Amino acid sequence: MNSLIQVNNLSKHFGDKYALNDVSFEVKQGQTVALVGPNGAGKTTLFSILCGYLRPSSGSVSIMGKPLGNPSLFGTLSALPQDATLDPRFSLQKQLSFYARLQGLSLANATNEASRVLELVGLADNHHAKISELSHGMKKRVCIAQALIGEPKIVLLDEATAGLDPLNAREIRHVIASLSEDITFILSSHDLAELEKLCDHVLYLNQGQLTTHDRDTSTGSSQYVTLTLIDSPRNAIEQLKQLNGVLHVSQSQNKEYIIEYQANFEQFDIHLLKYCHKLSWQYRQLVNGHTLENQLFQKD
Ligand SMILES: Nc1ncnc2c1ncn2[C@@H]1O[C@H](COP(=O)(O)OP(=O)(O)OP(=O)(O)O)[C@@H](O)[C@H]1O
Repeated sequence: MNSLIQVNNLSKHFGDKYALNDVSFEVKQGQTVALVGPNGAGKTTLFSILCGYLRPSSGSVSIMGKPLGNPSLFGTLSALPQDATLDPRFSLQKQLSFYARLQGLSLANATNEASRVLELVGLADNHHAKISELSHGMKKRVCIAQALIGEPKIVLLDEATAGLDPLNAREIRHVIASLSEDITFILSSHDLAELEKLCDHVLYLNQGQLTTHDRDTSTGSSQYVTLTLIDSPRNAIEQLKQLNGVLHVSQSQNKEYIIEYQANFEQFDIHLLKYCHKLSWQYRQLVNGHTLENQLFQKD
């Protein structure tokens, strides 16, 4: 996989406060990356540096092998800030063609580009609607459409589904997933379940410092599944340990179990679900590997 973003020893301080402290990571083409961290961790600062809104105090960032600010990177990376707003007086088409023209497109090309990105986010039928007539979820989709203008290679989305109802959030996830073969997304969100569905690589920032995780948690001889049950059966851990192929079981939360099993065990998930059925246990969820929440917060 080609390297798209290379960040080396990046720091940013405001006075004596370090928002980012010696952060290094790489993003490869085709990855969908989650940027996670508590409030004040430095996520917006990192996005702002990647976009060129802020200059780093020290360290380096290169995008597709070029340093930040290199003219050849124009149009390569786009970002949807958390608090992005649209002009309520404009139609979708007019607003988006305006942004496309700001990227240097001719009037005709800008009009076509606005139609293209509206189609991508499922709003082609609404192109004459005014922004003020849209629901919150539709506005969010227009903002994502805006970030797609000019076919950027990398798109940073800050809290793309915050405040949306589950159906609208699902539609936005669908849009992101459907585009992620061609575009490398970096998604910042507090919704770990959402990132779990979309991302294969996690950047976890805490007080300006970074740890990275790959979502593939196999360790060679063993693999993991996380089983969430509807009830809490008595002696669940002991019973799970008796299942053929199981190496270790721990309880991560009430009703949630992390099961380590032999990597060469074929279709272990089906084997496990049959076992649950035999014991009359109802399951809520089965996730291959650790859940993202456990990867980030489980000290085990
Ligand atoms: N312009 C600024 N001047 C001074 N301090 C700042 C500035 N911007 C950010 N900070 C500080 O840097 C730290 C990181 O802030 P940042 O906004 O990057 O965090 P965040 O992870 O995006 O938080 P949230 O999840 O709440 O949006 C915070 O302590 C913040 O107060």
